Amino acid sequence: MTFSYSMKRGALLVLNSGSSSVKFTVFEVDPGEEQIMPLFSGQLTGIGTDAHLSAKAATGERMADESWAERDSGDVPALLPSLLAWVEEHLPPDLPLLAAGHRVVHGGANLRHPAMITDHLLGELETLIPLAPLHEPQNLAAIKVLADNRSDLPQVACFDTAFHHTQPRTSTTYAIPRHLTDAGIRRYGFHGLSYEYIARHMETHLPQLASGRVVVAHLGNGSSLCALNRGASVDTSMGFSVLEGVPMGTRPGNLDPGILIYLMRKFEMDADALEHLLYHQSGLLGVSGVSNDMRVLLSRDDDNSREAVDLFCIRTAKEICSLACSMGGLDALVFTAGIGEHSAEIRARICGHLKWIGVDLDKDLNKDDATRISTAASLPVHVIPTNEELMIARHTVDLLTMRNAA
Ligand SMILES: Nc1ncnc2c1ncn2[C@@H]1O[C@H](COP(=O)(O)OP(=O)(O)O)[C@@H](O)[C@H]1O
Ligand SMILES: CC(=O)OP(=O)(O)O
Ligand SMILES: [Mg+2]
Repeated sequence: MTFSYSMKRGALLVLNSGSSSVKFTVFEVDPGEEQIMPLFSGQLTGIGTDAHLSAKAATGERMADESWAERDSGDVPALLPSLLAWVEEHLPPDLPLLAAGHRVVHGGANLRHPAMITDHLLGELETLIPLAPLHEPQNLAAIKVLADNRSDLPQVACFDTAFHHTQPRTSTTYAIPRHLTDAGIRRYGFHGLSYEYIARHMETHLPQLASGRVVVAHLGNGSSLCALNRGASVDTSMGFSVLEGVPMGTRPGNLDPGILIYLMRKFEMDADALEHLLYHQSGLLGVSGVSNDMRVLLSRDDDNSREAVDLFCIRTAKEICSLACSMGGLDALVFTAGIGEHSAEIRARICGHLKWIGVDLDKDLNKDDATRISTAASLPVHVIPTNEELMIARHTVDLLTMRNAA
């Protein structure tokens, strides 16, 4: 995969590939004008069961809401060529596809910045698959399909781990023998593109927050929290893998590691069985026995669903306090991602556990589309919608234009 490249006005495809879904956004980019504008976005969901494409223009107009079940032979690589063709069919005629940017969940210990995809880089990323078995194979599969179908297209990998490389060793080190730490068993942290977007957003729009100590709660299907001191990551709740931290849709968050030894001995669970339990059967789904979707759990009044939500809220509140400790205090709290942006009730319940540190939500402000949701006397609490795709687009353009200038 080699290319010679000159960045001009055109379209940029950003892909965020998960195990059963591929989210995408297409941007118009004009490096000369320093302009990156979303054109349309969408997602392929239900891959492997009942694939479905939905997409809408940046103006809000629906572009697709259709079953792709007949094209679905079970995985991301089988569907991506069709998605690429669909994207190209829907580009304005004067905007050719120029490049692709990808969210790659794990960049390991060495990849501290976005990087051009090369065969060498792909080889390095393949060694990280065991560290992120839920995400990394799908991220790499998407890159390979694009390389096979459009070898002329430059591709950039943006890593969820990269933003956390500013952390001190006390945040990244587990209390295990040093030779294991040296072998890469350390805390990496994830959702870095989301935290980076929030940090940049605060710099521009909320400079007072940006210069302080902020905990950002990225609460989605995968959830983590990050301690941002003057815009740099100093600690985060996810560690070696995307399993550590708070309970998530189907992942448990922190567990006593003794449980794993017990499960292996008592229930003869092997690595595959443990992986399935921890990535797919735990978290909100495991506790409720009903769903991994917070909306579903909030609409029910059975004891197990209630307990799943209670556990999510108290564990998230405890994590906020723990991250505040890593910064020696807290100046503001920010909620983002699916649950953080859209569930006023979960925000209220998490903040209800934080009254003793001076958090006081304003009921009238804590609504959908809210920005600051706390009372004037409270420690400031904000909702900032994240935009990982825009962060990837900015990195991709930066990298391609820098390369071009070199
Ligand atoms: N209005 C809402 N109330 C409660 N939870 C919501 C709401 N809207 C979305 N969610 C939650 O957000 C999750 C998706 O968040 P998102 O950040 O898009 O996740 P991911 O990127 O990990 O797929 C859903 O699984 C659902 O639990
Ligand atoms: C890192 C991670 O958990 O990602 P996602 O929220 O997309 O599952
Ligand atoms: Mg996400």
